[in-house]
Amino acid sequence: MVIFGGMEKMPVQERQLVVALGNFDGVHRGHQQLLRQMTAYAQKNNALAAVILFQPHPQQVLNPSKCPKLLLDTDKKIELLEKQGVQGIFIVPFDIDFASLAPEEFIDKILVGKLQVTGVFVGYDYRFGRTAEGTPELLRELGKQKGFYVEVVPPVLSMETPISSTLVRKALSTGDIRWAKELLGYWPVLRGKIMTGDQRGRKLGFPTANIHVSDELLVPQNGVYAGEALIQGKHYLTVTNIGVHPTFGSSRQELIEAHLLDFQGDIYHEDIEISLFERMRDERKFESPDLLIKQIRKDIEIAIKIYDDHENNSIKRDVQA
Ligand SMILES: Cc1cc2nc3c(=O)[nH]c(=O)nc-3n(C[C@H](O)[C@H](O)[C@H](O)COP(=O)(O)O)c2cc1C
Ligand SMILES: Nc1ncnc2c1ncn2[C@@H]1O[C@H](COP(=O)(O)OP(=O)(O)OP(=O)(O)O)[C@@H](O)[C@H]1O
Repeated sequence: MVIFGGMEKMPVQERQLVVALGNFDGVHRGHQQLLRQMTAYAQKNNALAAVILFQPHPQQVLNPSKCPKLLLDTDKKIELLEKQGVQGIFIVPFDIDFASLAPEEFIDKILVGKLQVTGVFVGYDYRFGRTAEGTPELLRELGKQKGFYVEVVPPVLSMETPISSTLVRKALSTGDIRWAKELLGYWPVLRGKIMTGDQRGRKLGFPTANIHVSDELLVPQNGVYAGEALIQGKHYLTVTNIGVHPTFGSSRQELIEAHLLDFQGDIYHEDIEISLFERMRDERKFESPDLLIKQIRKDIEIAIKIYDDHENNSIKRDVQA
């Protein structure tokens, strides 16, 4: 994978360049179809298959109060794009000047002038340029004029509705992990750093890793989740509570706490990635810590069952490897 910090000319100009345009937040099944078509075309034409990402998210510049919480941080997005066969990424700083380019200017100055693209792939609903005036049809027309290939990918549907990042956000915000998985094609992930907590979990008999997730990222609906954590390259079956632990007087801020099964050790300040498999229940206020402890034991039993049902879970894979 080659990452280009901006729109500089390609270092190896003899290689043709094919690009896919969009935000690709989530790298969901719609994105994956678009990328499959793009990488197949690039391979056939011995071209570099690349994606142009705008940073920060355009809505953060144009309409900060309406900017959605993101599904993925940039590192994870790059990892998933690479898995789809993307070979290069142009990370383009997005600012007001860039946003004021007319669609024709974006094509002339950037796609043709700087990048000399030979192919451009977009989805059916892609909009670009000043006030989102540019449409796939305009791109097609200008492609013919300027001599680059354009492919517009029809919508990938789930239950007759086009899959979109917005729909994945809705699924996660309502705690519907199975729906999110169906849209994404992989189990939704929560990523962050482990911070110190009140150390109360240890006293309850269930030490928890307190996870700090960037403010930019979407956190699924409060509740108790079954999943698996990836930490220091190893997987652990995990029960995660997202909430304010009302049993101990609600905290002002929402906390994400994960109890890793079969794990002991100091993991403060480590990076953690949790794949969520199912939302098991709401967070509740218990009459006593003992009742909470009983409930967490039950949560773990249910999580083990859910985990065992995953034919190909990562712990089984690790053992076989
Ligand atoms: C699987 C799991 C389920 C939990 N469910 C609840 C709950 O329903 N209500 C609640 O008040 N706290 C719940 N907690 C949060 C515990 O109260 C919390 O982990 C404990 O207070 C430790 O906090 P600390 O890490 O800040 O020390 C849950 C924690 C885990 C790991
Ligand atoms: N379901 C889909 N089927 C085919 N192409 C899609 C689908 N969803 C998005 N695309 C295309 O993938 C590219 C990147 O999508 P982008 O991230 O801009 O949109 P999105 O997933 O619809 O997100 P949002 O919900 O934020 O609009 C765009 O060219 C877009 O048209």
